[in-house]
Amino acid sequence: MTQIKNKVAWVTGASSGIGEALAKELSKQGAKVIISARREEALEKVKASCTNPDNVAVLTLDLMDIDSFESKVKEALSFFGAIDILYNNGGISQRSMAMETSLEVDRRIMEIDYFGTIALTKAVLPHMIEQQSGHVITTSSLVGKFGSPWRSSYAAAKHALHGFFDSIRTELYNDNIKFTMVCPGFIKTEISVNALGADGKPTGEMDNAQANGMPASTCAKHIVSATRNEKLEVVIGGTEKFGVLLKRFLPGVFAKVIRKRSVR
Ligand SMILES: NC(=O)c1ccc[n+]([C@@H]2O[C@H](COP(=O)([O-])OP(=O)(O)OC[C@H]3O[C@@H](n4cnc5c(N)ncnc54)[C@H](O)[C@@H]3O)[C@@H](O)[C@H]2O)c1
Repeated sequence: MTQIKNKVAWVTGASSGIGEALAKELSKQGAKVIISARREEALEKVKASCTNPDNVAVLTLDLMDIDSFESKVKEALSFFGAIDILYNNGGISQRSMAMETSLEVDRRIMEIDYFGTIALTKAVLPHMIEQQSGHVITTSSLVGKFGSPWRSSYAAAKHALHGFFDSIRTELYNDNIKFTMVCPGFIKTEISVNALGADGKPTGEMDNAQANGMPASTCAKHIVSATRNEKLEVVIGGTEKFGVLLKRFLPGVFAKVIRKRSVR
């Protein structure tokens, strides 16, 4: 079991949505929390709303700025002297048809969701290997398990994360490093509002599926529980999560269902 109390947890994408809820839940459960995203002001608000703000440190981080990661890790270590748990949660979604989306937008999604995530992990892992313990939890998505309309590059980036983390888990088993993949369905956050359209700009639209999705605070509780129980993978959401089983056991039926999906 991974203990949460008194552990140092670093959460990316902590300025809103699932990451914000995770920071609050971890603080409530007694962790020391480092919260990262690009906007300092938003992070300060999250810190102030945590159970124990004195044990929350703000560290701005842009997942596109891979060159900054080495110094960001040093800064993260300076707050509480360790990084026990890394929550790779920051990310951006997509709402555009593949054929209308420029390669530049495809690459940007891949840079943030895939390369940013694995580069930060690689920057943190030497410290975890040295302390011979650590836990890396990565927020993938249901579309890390199957493709869906309007999300081709997002689904590709999330699928790629599974390949990377399933592989590195085998390599670092003897160093006592755990890896958990989190696959949420529809969670009530601003993800669709911030999602990139074909022109590379945020859509600014709240999808119905998101608006009626699981509260981020409930999702955060599931993620912390999966951390504690060292799950390899956890699927979180409403009925949409059964898509994973349908794809696995009845792939032909799944293919028919998913292509008729009308909601963005
Ligand atoms: N909400 C859902 O339905 C849902 C479903 C599946 C997966 N997810 C995943 O959950 C994670 C959190 O998303 P959310 O739903 O809370 O949405 P959100 O838009 O509220 O949060 C995304 C977070 O990532 C940060 N971020 C985006 N680009 C960044 C960059 N370049 N550098 C640093 N930080 C950056 C944002 O600032 C924000 O803090 C994402 O990885 C997303 O793909 C969300």
